[in-house]
Amino acid sequence: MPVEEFVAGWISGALGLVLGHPFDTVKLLGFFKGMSFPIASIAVVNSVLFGVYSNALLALTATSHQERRAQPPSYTHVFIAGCTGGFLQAYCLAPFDLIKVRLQNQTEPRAKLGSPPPRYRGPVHCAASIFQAEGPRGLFRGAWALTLRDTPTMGIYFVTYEWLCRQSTPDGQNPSSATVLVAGGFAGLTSWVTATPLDVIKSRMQMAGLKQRVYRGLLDCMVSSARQEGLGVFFRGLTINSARAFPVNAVTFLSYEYLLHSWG
Ligand SMILES: C[N+](C)(C)CCCC[C@H](N)C(=O)O
Repeated sequence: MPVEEFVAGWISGALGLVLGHPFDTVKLLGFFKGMSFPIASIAVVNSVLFGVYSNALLALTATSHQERRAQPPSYTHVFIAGCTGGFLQAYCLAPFDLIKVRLQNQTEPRAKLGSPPPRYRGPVHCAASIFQAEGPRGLFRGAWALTLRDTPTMGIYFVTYEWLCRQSTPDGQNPSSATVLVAGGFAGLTSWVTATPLDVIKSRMQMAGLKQRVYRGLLDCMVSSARQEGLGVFFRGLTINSARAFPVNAVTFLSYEYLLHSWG
């Protein structure tokens, strides 16, 4: 099984993540909180995404990364491989994402005299507290919503990227850096725009039981959020998600392509 894609996915994801972190946190008011933790987790998550995507394409089309410029896979195959990568990465991402959301939501001002200490002292303490209180399943709170968010939208992510690259590149050639940047940026944008409604639901389910009410399930969370706050609730964070998505994914794809290219 080719492993370069896993390694390139890891490094490129980390680069994109550093760039996107301030955007990611501003929507939760806790600027720069929890930076070291996502850096560590992106190693697993982005390498699973890109590694599985590429190996799924290999299984579907019998072409390696190097051969795919000369023999481009169909968009159906790209979509299926993207969904497969999205599905598996969502499960790896679930515990990390839960911890990130819980930590970022701790926005109480620090060390005010007499104020109670924050509930979680850091990522490890957060994971341990959830594990102790709810067992291993507790770490996967919201995982189902995360899987629904990421499976189709990762398909859309890779289809958008491939389509834009092919539009502006002569047949059989590698796309230019400018093309990769723009295609990667738009891939992130379309993927995040379509993912936003389930992103809202996912975060609410991950916070359930702490600040917000407990939901009976995903559907209950959707219906009660819409009833109480109107349909606009599904577009919360759309602007910030889009502003973050473009630069993060432009850098992610550029470094991914660059690394794979330089390893031959
Ligand atoms: C599928 N979904 C839209 C959630 C993510 C798509 C892009 C993933 C990228 N690592 C990022 O953080 O932007």
